[in-house]
Amino acid sequence: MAPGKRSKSKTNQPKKKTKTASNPDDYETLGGIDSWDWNEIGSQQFMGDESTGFLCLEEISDVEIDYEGDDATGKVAIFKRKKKDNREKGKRANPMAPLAMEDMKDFYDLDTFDEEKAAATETHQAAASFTDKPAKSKKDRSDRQKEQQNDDIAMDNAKQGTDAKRPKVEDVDQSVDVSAWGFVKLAEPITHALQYYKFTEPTPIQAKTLTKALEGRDMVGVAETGSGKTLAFGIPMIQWILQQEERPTGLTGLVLTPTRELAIQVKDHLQNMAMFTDVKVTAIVGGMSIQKQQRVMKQRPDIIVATPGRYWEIISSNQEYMDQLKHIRFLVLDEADRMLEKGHFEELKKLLTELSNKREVTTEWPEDVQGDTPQKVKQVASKYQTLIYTATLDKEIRFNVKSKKKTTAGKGGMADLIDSIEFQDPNPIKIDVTTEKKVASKLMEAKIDCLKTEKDLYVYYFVTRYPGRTILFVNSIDAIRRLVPVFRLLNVEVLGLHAQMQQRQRLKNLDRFKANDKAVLVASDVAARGLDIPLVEHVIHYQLPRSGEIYVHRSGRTARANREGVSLLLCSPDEVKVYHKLCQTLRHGEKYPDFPIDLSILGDMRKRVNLATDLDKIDHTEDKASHEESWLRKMADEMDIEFDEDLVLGKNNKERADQRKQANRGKAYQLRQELSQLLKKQILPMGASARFITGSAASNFVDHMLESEGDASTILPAHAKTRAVDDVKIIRKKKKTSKQ
Ligand SMILES: Nc1ncnc2c1ncn2[C@@H]1O[C@H](COP(=O)(O)OP(=O)(O)OP(=O)(O)O)[C@@H](O)[C@H]1O
Repeated sequence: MAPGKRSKSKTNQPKKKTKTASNPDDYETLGGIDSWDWNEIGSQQFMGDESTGFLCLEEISDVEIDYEGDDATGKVAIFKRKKKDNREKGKRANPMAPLAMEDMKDFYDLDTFDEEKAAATETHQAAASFTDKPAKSKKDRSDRQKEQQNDDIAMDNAKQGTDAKRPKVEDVDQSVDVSAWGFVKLAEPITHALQYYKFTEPTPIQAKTLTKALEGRDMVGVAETGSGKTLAFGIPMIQWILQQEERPTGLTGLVLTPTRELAIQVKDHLQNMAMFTDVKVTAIVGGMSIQKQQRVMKQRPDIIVATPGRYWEIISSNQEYMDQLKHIRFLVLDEADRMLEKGHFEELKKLLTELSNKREVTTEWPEDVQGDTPQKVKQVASKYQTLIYTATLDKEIRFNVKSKKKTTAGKGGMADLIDSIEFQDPNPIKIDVTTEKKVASKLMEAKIDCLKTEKDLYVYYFVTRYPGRTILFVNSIDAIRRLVPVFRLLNVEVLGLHAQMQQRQRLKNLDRFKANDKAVLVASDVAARGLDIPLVEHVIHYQLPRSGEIYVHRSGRTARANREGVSLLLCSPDEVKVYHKLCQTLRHGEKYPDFPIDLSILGDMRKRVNLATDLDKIDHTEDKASHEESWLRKMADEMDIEFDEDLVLGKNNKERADQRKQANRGKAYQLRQELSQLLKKQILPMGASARFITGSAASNFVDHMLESEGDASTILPAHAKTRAVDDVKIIRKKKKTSKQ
């Protein structure tokens, strides 16, 4: 394992050199340290940095060491422990273990997201997430152990608890008017769920597709991000199950999604809609234990939401699961265009081919054979429906600047996908409710032209000036690894999310992001599709997206469900070509308006950002060096050889390294002090001082200063608390009037 990327750290090393003259029979000999009975300490909160990381601590007590041999022949350490009948068995940490379904559940309770509760716990959660420290004292440790035990009990009870928490029909506020759904005759339990979630009217894609989908037609639905596509295919599936005279017992619906997070989210939405029914919805995704998922499969869910890869892996080795395919009444492809991307398409095609084979066989199923006599059985899914949903079907916006290839062209393109799908309908209905704009109607878009090296500064400016839940999209994982610590040094409440992170950490960070309305999530495009995080106010494209399609999906994380939101492009000179391409494909060549920047405070912000960047560079160099050294030390320790610094590092090198370390420590200390002093100060526009407001600088900010007097939490006391969305509206208006 590479230094610095260890997933766990063993601490509380056994006390070295404890010569014991006691009876050897009182002791048990311990083997290699990896077989010891380590105990995990600390709760799951104790997770280090976002991108790599330190996930848990383990300790072991009562270990003693005897040495065999002497200095002349070489010593061998023998680890032993006093025998004890009542010693509690250690509970080893297993940070690499796949997550159980119950673990995932709590992180995706999107629709029941309680803003008040989140606000109340926000301070607590934010404090825990941004300043997590290892337990220091014994008391801390035992508290944490207790906490952990409680967590385990809670986890064991989770399934039961979920059922107990499940709302009952009596909890539904019957006065909620859902008559706008009257154009389709929905089953009562679905109507109750709509009332419960106060979905008083259908969204346009739901209104346009539901009637036809409920009639059994095949459908390709295209609608902007966040427009309610999940229920557009979810309601017809649930309704069909409820309407059957004889309750179907096989797998009725298979929903395929390109990412794990999306699968779990879709499963949650469907479960919510089916909450007053006995319809079972489950998710099958990578990153969770196969055994657990096989158990789930055995419970015969009515609807499975899955990523194609994991689903194929599970069913392809099991004839029974393969045979479930023949019952499928609904096949749904959500975010269909994303399935065309590398890695998804082949598995999807295998699945579609198998589905097609299964449908051809209509009789004599292996599991229906009774004794030796094959029985003819009715084919349950004599009619089946295919529903395809996407936010971006338009070929033009799928440009890829680098390859200059249209992803739709040739093998693996949308045409190929559509060809592979066996629509039963000779004319599947295509309903496209996207507007010319291709993005949500209440999305306010703008851009900032800046140098590549100034992007951190502008992000800092934006998130300080407009605190609010923000996703910062970047094009590389390295950028996330750099930006998270830099912004953390600037006291920004920042989290990372990318595909190389452990699934557990990914979910944890998403959960923290949802619970903190000022958090900034620095994410790769793993978060661009489908994720329905409530109340994201801003999306910033730190680097321009590589295609119009990605822009649409990234921006679609805000301005969801008819809310407002801002999408801001940070455009550096080397990205101008991509920028023009975006304008052409998404805006008929029209430029994005320039986001208004208050230049008078940029200087102060630049100082902070530069200090944080320099400090991070030093921290990074030192971390790397010390990880390497401690890794060598550990190796030496495990091989029971003495770690000779002079020999391993070289005498001169070692001296130089020590001097460098010393100098860096001094410099880091100085920078840290300087930064912390600056961060304590409020930022005033140039020309104003905290003591004297000069005539030239005194505009209406005097009022704002008076308003915010005494509020030390306000970093920008001279600025009105405007929303970014309103500031973009103003410049758009100005732009329009200047054109007239
Ligand atoms: N009829 C409705 N009324 C109010 N809110 C709704 C309605 N239908 C869905 N929603 C809510 O709107 C949000 C977005 O829905 P959904 O995730 O289905 O969008 P989507 O079109 O699939 O988006 P994306 O393309 O980004 O995946 C969800 O929080 C959902 O609960």
